[in-house]
Amino acid sequence: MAEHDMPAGEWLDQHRGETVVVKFGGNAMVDDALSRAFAEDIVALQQAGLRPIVTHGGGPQISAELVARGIPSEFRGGLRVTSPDAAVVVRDVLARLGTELAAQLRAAGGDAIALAAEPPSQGGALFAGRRIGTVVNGQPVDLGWAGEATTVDAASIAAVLDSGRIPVVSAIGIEEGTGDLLNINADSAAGSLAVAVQADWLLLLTDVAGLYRDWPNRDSLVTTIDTVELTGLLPSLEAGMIPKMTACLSAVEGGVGHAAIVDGRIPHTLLAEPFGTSGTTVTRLAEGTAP
Ligand SMILES: Nc1ncnc2c1ncn2[C@@H]1O[C@H](COP(=O)(O)OP(=O)(O)O)[C@@H](O)[C@H]1O
Ligand SMILES: CC(=O)N[C@@H](CCC(=O)OP(=O)(O)O)C(=O)O
Repeated sequence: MAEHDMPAGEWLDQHRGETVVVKFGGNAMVDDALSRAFAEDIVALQQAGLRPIVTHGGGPQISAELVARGIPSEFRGGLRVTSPDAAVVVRDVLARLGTELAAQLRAAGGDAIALAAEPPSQGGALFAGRRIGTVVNGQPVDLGWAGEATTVDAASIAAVLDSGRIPVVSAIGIEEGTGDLLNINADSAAGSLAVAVQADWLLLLTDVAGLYRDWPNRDSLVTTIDTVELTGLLPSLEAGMIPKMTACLSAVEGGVGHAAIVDGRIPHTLLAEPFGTSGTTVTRLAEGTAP
């Protein structure tokens, strides 16, 4: 039987024990009903025997707080140019959102725990990383204290999973060498985390139906794309889709079973089987297959 023809429940049953990294985007998080449905779905996945790890963003909430505190910031190439003052705001807003999300998961019946920059068990950072720049229109751009993860404390996350709890991970990092706060894009952090735990699935929930090849042409939605084609398409992508698709690409190349962008505006989208049905799935090109 094809995977999509299976009766509801049977598909999930066949995927018991699999680790699913789910990233909840800041844009989808602003809707209470969607947040509640998201929490219910995560708990349902755990009850079905899967191992969900929740990561979250908070871009709109961070922007609002920066404006309120009069701290300037802008996005370049989909990433926030981050001053040390802005990084403190990023840490505080993400910590608040992670705590709220964990509370929402507990209200839905799950035993969730929010993990912030420094898990007390380790006295260290969940994400250690380095600062990165980007290139916009051929010009190098300094992003300040925006960065990427170089190491992820997968052991702390696995310990939470093994204890039957749901880890809720905020994407704040610590810069290697200096110990400075590092603002890691949440999609990028989710991808690094998925590789570190060798997840079976990386699901990035967002506020759009998936990747559009020719954005904003609504007829250009992509349902599946392989890593070779995606590598070719990446330089033409804009804004938030750049870190999202880069994360999917490096996850699949790094050994994650499946990566998908999922339409987080659809209530209970996470229970649509197989995962990724309502969005764009990135597939690994089989070895020896011509592009
Ligand atoms: N090619 C594209 N396909 C889909 N969305 C795109 C594309 N290019 C830019 N976007 C924009 O990216 C947004 C999603 O990224 P982002 O705002 O960072 O979301 P999130 O908060 O979920 O991480 C979409 O709402 C859309 O406006
Ligand atoms: C470097 C960088 O851009 N960091 C992001 C972190 C939050 C995030 O990624 O949130 P979303 O998933 O809601 O976009 C930021 O400062 O907005």
